[in-house]
Formats: sequence, structure tokens, C-alpha cells
Amino acid sequence: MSIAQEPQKTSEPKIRVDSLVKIFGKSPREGLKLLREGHDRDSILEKTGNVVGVGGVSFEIQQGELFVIMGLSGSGKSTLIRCLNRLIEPTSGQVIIDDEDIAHVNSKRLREVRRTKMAMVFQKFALFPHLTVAENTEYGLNVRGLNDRKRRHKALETLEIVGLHKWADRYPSELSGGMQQRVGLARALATDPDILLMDEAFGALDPLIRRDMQAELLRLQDELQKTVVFISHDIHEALKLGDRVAVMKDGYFVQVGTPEELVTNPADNYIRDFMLDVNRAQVLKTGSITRKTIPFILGHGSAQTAFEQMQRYQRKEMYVVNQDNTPIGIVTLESLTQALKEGKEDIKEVMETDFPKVKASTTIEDVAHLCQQRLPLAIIDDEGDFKGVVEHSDILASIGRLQDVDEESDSEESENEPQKIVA
Ligand SMILES: Nc1ncnc2c1ncn2[C@@H]1O[C@H](COP(=O)(O)OP(=O)(O)OP(=O)(O)O)[C@@H](O)[C@H]1O
Repeated sequence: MSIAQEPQKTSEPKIRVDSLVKIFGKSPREGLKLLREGHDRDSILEKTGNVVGVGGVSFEIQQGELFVIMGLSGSGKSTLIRCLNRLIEPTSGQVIIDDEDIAHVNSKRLREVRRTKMAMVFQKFALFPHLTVAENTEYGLNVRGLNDRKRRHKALETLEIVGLHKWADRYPSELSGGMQQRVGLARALATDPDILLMDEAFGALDPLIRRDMQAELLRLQDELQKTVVFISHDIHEALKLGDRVAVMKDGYFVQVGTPEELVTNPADNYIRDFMLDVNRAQVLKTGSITRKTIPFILGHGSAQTAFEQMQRYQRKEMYVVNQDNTPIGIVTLESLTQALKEGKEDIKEVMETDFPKVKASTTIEDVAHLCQQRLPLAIIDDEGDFKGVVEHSDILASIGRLQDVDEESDSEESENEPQKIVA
């Protein structure tokens, strides 16, 4: 993932869903007609006995994006994700994957797409009890016509990715819930799908194991950059995992945005109510409070030049970057003054090389403990490029602001206890 957890931008989205509708019941066409005439879910149910599972949603997902669909029970999440691979047949609308409308391909082509492009991970791990971990993992490869040796090799390789290669010859019953879900994930990954569909994949796990699996998914995603559609009914999980999150209610999307957008700019009271319970410091990124500052570029002058630059910008500290914009040290006005008195001209002799460095995508909560540091934090992007600094006062001020926001929203809109922002 890139700095602000933004999806990689490509010209064409990996998945484009257009006006997708799913109506359950005996006469979905009749339901669809009423839906198009503007009748709501309740009225369609009353008039026709049909249930609107998904009432018409459109969205795009970029290659490499982790897109979470979050909503309460019955909001239509499972129906929607199953329409993407047609485990549930959509009533109308398009599901375009790589320029091909999956909602309208014939069954032969659909089987091919399912086999080669997407894999699904379920909440109940759906492992075969009589097959070993490796056999379960290679299950999806059987239909690909690979020979036994190649299948086994691929299974072991994938189990290694999820940290389970030593368990290859054990049976599912010998594994904990978290490990079984890793096998479920390995089975999905073994086929090298472009798209992972994860339906409440961590919903059956204990909270601690669930947290581990969330971290594991983010780690894998960093490495593999799949396009992931992840269903969750847990707003915390959604905000933690999603590059973007769609909040679903009664078969529709209420808001789609980055976690930061949802937290700072909720579309309506429904979304705002979800956010009341959210620790904003866990969502907002250090990048959002970074001060852009001009660093000193190594090779562009002496200690005297750096001193003059600091005076000009009235700075007490300044980061030094090398030619490719990687921070490599920091100088303080004090150390420079002293060095110049001693006649030192080489900035490398003056700079401190032990300094706090943090990625812009790190949450404010995760840097809160660095408030005690003497030096400002150097903020870098995922490529290691210098982006600016965060002062300790910026962290404290942002936490203060977050607390203010929380207290305001609590007093205005709910009687919940004011929440603690930073542990
Ligand atoms: N096979 C079906 N026949 C009739 N109605 C259905 C069917 N499947 C789902 N529904 C209805 O469609 C609506 C959306 O259900 P869906 O399972 O997609 O919601 P969900 O958000 O995934 O809920 P949960 O988190 O409880 O799984 C619900 O009103 C549900 O009762």
C-alpha cells in the first residue's frame, strides 16, 4: 500500500460494478420493476413478497486495492460479494472484471474465470477434514491439470507464505481456528488469483487471533498486492484493513471512502453513529499532520551553508537527505554553531544519524509514544523518501484535537462515555 493507503491508480479499474441488483423471491422481475419505479425495500416486500438483497450499487475497485464492504446483519454484504463471482445470480446490472462482464458470460467462461481470476475465503474455513493441510491447500489446483509434484510444490510454497509449511502433513482437526483460517487463505492464494473475495473471513475467530489474522492479511497484501473485497460487520476491522470502506445499509451503499474520510467526514448520522465508537488516533495517519520542510541535501554545501539555511527558515533542527531524498541524519542549530566554532565544514561530521523515522502511513496512535523523543520525527513515504517532519507538539495537539472532537460528538449526539483516545 502507498502512503495514505490509497489504491494504486491504474487507468482501468480491476472490478467495476454497475447498478447491481439482487432480488430474492418468486418474481424478481416484478420486484425489479417496482424498484425502478422508486418503491423501497419494505414496499416491494409487502406488494410482491420479494426481498431486495442488493438494491442497485455501483462502484469501482482498483488493482491492488483492499476494499471493505461493511454493514450490519442483513444489509446485503454477502449477497453482493456472491454476485461478484455469481455464487448468487444478480437480477440485473454488470460486474466488469478486466473489461469482461462476468454477470453475462456463459457458464463455461464463468467456471474459467472463477478458476483463474478469483478465489473466495469463507468465514467457516470450509476445510476437508479427511485431507491434510497440504492436500486442502492444493485442492483448488486439481482442476488446473497440474501433476502431483507440481501441486505439492505449489501448496508448500503457499503454506510458507502464510507460515504453515511445517504443518503441511497434519489434519485440520490438529490446528487452531486461526491456523485453519490460514489454510483457507493459503488454499485461495495457491491458485494465484488476481482477486480475493473474503466473506467475514475472520468473523469466527477469537479477538486476539482475529487481530493476528488482520495483521497477517495486511502483511500479505503489502507483498502480494491482490485486489481484495473483504466483507465485515465490524467497523473497527473495516477501518483497520480497508484502503477504502463502503458502508452498506438495506441493500445500498451509504458512503464509500478511505477510513480517514469516513472518520473526518461522515456522510450522515448513520455513518456518524458508527464513528462514535472509533478511536480516531488509530485511523488518522501521521502523514495528515506532517509539516513539509526543506531538508539539507548532502553535497549541496557545507556546514556553513546548512547553518545559513536554518537561520533563513528560522529552524532549530534540519534533516539531511542524500541525493535520492532519503533522510540520513539531522543537524541542530546548537550542534552546527559548535561545529563551526571548531572549524568543521563537513556536514557528515556534524549530523546525528540516530533519529526517529516514521512512515507517513503510520497511525497517530502508533507514534504517540515517540512524543518523548528529543528530535522531531522524520516522515518518509513507502519508498523511503523524506516527506517532512512531525514535532512532538503536533502529535500532542492532534491527540488533543481528536479528544475535543470526540467529546463534542459525545455531548451532542450520544450519551456514551467519552472515549479514551490513546492508550
Ligand atoms: N436466499 C435468500 N432468499 C431470500 N432472501 C435472502 C436470501 N439470501 C439473503 N436474503 C435476504 O437478503 C438480505 C441481505 O442478506 P445478506 O445475507 O446479503 O446480508 P448480510 O449483510 O450479508 O448479513 P449477515 O452479516 O447476517 O450475513 C436480507 O434481508 C436477507 O434476509
